[in-house]
Amino acid sequence: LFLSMSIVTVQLGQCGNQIGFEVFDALFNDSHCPRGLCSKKENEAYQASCKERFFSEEENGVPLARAVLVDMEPKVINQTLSKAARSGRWKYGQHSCFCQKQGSGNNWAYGYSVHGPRHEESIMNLIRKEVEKCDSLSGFFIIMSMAGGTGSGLGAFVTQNLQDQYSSALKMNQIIWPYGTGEVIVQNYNSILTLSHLYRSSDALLVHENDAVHKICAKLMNIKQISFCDINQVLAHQLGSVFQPTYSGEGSFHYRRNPLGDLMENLVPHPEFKMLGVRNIPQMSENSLAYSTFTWAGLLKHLRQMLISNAKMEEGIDWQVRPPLSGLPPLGKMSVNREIHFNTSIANLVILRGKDAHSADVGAFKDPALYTSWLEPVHAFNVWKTQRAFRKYERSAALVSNSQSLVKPLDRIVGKAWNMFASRTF
Ligand SMILES: Nc1nc2c(ncn2[C@@H]2O[C@H](COP(=O)(O)OP(=O)(O)OP(=O)(O)O)[C@@H](O)[C@H]2O)c(=O)[nH]1
Repeated sequence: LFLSMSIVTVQLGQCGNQIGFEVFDALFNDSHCPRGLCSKKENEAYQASCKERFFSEEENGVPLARAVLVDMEPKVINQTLSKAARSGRWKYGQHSCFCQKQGSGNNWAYGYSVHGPRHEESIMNLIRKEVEKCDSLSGFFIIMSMAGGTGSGLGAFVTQNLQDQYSSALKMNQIIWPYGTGEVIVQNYNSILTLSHLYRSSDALLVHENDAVHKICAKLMNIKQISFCDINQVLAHQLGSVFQPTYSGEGSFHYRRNPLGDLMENLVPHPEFKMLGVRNIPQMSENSLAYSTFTWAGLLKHLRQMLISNAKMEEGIDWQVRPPLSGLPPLGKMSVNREIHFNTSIANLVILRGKDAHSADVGAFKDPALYTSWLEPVHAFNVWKTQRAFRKYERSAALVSNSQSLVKPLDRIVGKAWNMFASRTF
C-alpha cells in the first residue's frame, strides 16, 4: 500500500549517459550506506522505497536500473554499461540500450529531424518495455545536454513523443547548461532550440550549469584537474539528495509515494514557469567532512542566503543582499542597489536529511518578501524531511527553487544566438 511509484529514466547522448550512471550509482550507494543513523526498520523502509522508485529486480537478485540508454554512437553506452556491471552491485538491463554507429556532430536538427523519426519506433518500444516493468508509474526523468546534437535534438524529440503517448505521466528533464565559453560554436542555437521545444512538452526542467558545478568541484571539493566524472558526481549527489525518499508528511514515518508528482505540485504552480535549480549544503570532500559538525540553524541560514543572493555554493555568498522592504512601490524597491541583486522566487522546496530533522526551523523560508506577489505565498514554500542521513552527512539540506536565477544565463544565450544570426553565422 505504501510502496513508492516508479520513475523511468531516459539517458540520452554522451552527457545524459555519463550523468545517468553517476545518478544510479549515487542512489544505490546511499541507500546501502552502512551509517544511515536511523533505526534498522526505518533504514529498510528507505531502501525499499528507493528500490521501488529507481530499480527493478533481476532473477539472481541484482537490481537493474529502471533506465533506457540512447545514443547514436556506441562508445559512451558501452563504457556506461561496463562501469555499472563492474560496480557488481547494480546494473543496466541487457536490452535497455539503443545505439547506432554515427553521432549527430553537434547538429541539433540532425538529432531532432533525422535520428528522431528514423529510430522513433525502436526507442519508444524500449521505453514501453521499461514502463511495463513498473507496478505504477510516477513519470519520466530525461537526462540530456542542452547544447549537443544527439542528447538535445533527439532528447527533445523523445520528450515530445512521451508527451503524446503518456500524457498523464509526468516528464521532468534534467538538462545541462553548457559552459559559457570554449565549447561548440553552435551551442547557443542548440540551447535555444532545446529549451523552446521542451517548454512545450515537459512538465519541469531541472537545470544544472556546467560552470557552476565546475566551481563547486574546484572550491568545495578541492579537485585540481576537474573531469566530467567529477562534475557528474557532484550533480548526482545533488539529484540524490532531492530524489531519495522523504516522509510523506509531518509526523509520518511513511515515505512519500509519488516523488515527481509531489515535486511538480510544490514547485510548478504555473505552467509558464517551470525551470528549476538545485542548491545543497554542506558539500565538501570526505576528508574535510570528517572534521566538521553542523547545526540545522547554521545550514539553513546559509542556504537561505545562497538562495536570495543567487549563489550556487556556500563559498563567496554575498551577505549584503536582503529581501526588498515590503510596502514600497516596485520602482522604489529597485533604487536600493543591493536589492537589485535579490533573487525572487516563485516556489521553494527545502529537503532536510539527518539527525533531528524534525526539529529544524525553516521559518525564514516562509517570509513573503522572498516570493513574487502574484501567487499566494502560503503555497510557495514546502519542506520534506527524513531522519535518515544522506551518504556521509550527519545533517544535510537541499533546496529546489523556481526562481529568477536562470534569467541572466538565458538572456546571455539568447543574446549570443541573435548576434551570431545577425552576423549570418548559421
Ligand atoms: N556535466 C556534463 N556535461 C557534459 C558531459 N558530456 C558532455 N557534456 C556537455 O554536453 C554538451 C555536449 O553534448 P554531448 O552530450 O556531448 O553531445 P551528444 O548529445 O552526445 O551529441 P553529439 O555528440 O552531437 O552526437 C556540452 O555542453 C558539454 O559540456 C558530462 O559527462 N557531464
